Amino acid sequence: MSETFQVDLGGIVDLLARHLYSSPRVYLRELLQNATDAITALDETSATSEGPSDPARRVDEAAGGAGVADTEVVRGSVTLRCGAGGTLEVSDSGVGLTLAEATELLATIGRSSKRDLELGTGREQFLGQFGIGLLSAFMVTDEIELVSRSSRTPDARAIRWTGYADGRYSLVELADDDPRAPARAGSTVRLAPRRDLEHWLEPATVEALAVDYGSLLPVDLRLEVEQPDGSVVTRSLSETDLPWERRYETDRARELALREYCESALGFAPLACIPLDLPVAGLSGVAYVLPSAVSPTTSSAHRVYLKRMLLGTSVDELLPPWAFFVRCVVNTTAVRPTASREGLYEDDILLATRDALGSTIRRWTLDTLAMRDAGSARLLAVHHLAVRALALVDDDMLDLAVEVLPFECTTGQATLAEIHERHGQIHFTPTVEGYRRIAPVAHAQDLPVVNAGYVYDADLLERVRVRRPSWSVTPVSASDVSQVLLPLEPLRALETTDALVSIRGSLAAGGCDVDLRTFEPSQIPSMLLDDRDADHEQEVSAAVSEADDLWGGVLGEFSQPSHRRRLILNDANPAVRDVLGVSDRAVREAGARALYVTALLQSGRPLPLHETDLMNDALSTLLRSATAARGAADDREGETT
Ligand SMILES: Nc1ncnc2c1ncn2[C@@H]1O[C@H](COP(=O)(O)OP(=O)(O)OP(=O)(O)O)[C@@H](O)[C@H]1O
Repeated sequence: MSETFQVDLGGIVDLLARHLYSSPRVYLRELLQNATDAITALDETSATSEGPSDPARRVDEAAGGAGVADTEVVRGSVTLRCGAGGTLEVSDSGVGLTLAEATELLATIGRSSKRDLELGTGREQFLGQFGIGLLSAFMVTDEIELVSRSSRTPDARAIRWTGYADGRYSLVELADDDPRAPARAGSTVRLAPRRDLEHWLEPATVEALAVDYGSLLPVDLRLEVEQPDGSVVTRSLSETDLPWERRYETDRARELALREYCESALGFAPLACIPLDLPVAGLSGVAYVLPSAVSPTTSSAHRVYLKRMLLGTSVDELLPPWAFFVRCVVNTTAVRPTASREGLYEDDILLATRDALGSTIRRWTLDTLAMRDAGSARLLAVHHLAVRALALVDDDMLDLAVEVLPFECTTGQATLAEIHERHGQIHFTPTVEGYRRIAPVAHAQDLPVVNAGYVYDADLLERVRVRRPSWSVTPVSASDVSQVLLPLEPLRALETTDALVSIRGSLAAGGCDVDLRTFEPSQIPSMLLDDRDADHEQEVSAAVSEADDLWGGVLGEFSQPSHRRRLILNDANPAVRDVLGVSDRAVREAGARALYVTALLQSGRPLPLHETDLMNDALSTLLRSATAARGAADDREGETT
């Protein structure tokens, strides 16, 4: 036998009203949305006899692009009235509700008049669909009152529904002479503020929220504020058209207006404006290029209007991930919001919209970069990371990036195309540390090596290698550069043999082999050849020696040293020659340890405990030897005087 779930209404109301939305501010959005939908429903009713109509268009036509003025064309109005006692009334001239409709719609959480479950229709015209939005008012009040008179059934009596935050409600018909019954068709929602939340219903807050969420709605939106003396101040909050859909005298005037809008709505002066127009997706707007670089991981906060109502100012997921260098303002009729209306529902429509927007921004970026003018240089200087990100997923952008993207190279900054043309091949290091290690030597030898250690670069070079099979694009490590390290003259090799053996002995225990070569530039005393495995093993052995018995045993399993670091000492360097020439073995080995630690530091590796000890030992030995030498010299001086 199956049973029906029991529902804790108070809990459900609390969950939906207080935990679905990120801020109480959305209560006004939901009320504006219900009022607009009620006007749309009225419009739909009359359209059945008159033919289809677009409420947004009707308002624009009615306003004539010159502000919302009184007009003979019938259209809906929504009035927000802030009462002197801190209350708020939201009245609409919409379709209204009969007792039967209110019983069905307002008494059942999740029931909505705006979707036909069987036919799957309704969503296109209306903003709401989930049947929970009204509950958001419980974020600012404990009691919602709705009085309504139906326009579809003019003979029906007005109704009064009151909902309470604990899940109760009452619903009554109002007598025609009841002063609370609305005179005309439509609905009024009344809220009294919850204690300590009065500010959400104050005139200044209501005005700011209404302008933000509703100024572009296709209704005549007004704010009425009751003054202490009983008079009422009225203000129109409606704007007639979307800034990017206005007609402008010239392209320049349009550009300036769109920039100005960006500064006021998004708070920055854009580098450029990219028009967005996807009639099939019912989307129009502007993508603004950010004036400074941002990290690819920054979440993209777009300002999204759904059927001219502001959904949110931080809507993510509208664009492909590589388009992190723009912020959009769009109005759309097609994409679906999530139930909280703070994000977009990830469905086929959103996927198609994202693809289409991505290709508009991609086309603009390709065209702008191809111009090779001041604008493209600016775009590249600020947003080269985005260009790199796009080149990873787009062949056309990859081809362009090869021509225009500058890379750090040991022979100077250049594009990949320039490097290939000059040298016939492209060598690169996949890490910044690797580059730092070999750059001085490669530079002195005039070997072109590209630093591909920054975000996306190694993958980008890999893509270039695959896309241009005739090009030689190869990763290099310090050991590849060792070809330029020359062996010593036989006589010098003989001379240094003993010193080298003792130095090798002193560094062998630390997992480092030592070689003596000569290379340019002579200012570089030594080089540590890159061997990732050796580095890893070095870290493990350090951990083993520092760990307690249990962990030392476990880690020790992984450290069977077979890979070793190679320290190449440069015989052309005066300090190295000094160390090799010292007759005192302890001092020589201390000098070698100091050279090793310096090479480690130069290669950007962290200095583990073992190496720090080496450095300290070396310093003490050198200091002791210097003091002893000084003492001996003083003694000799004393004997002669
Ligand atoms: N001002 C109004 N005029 C007429 N009917 C209304 C009004 N406000 C609410 N309703 C009715 O109450 C129902 C429930 O409203 P509610 O805001 O909870 O959900 P919704 O708007 O349908 O969907 P969503 O949760 O997506 O906002 C609506 O579908 C509508 O039929």
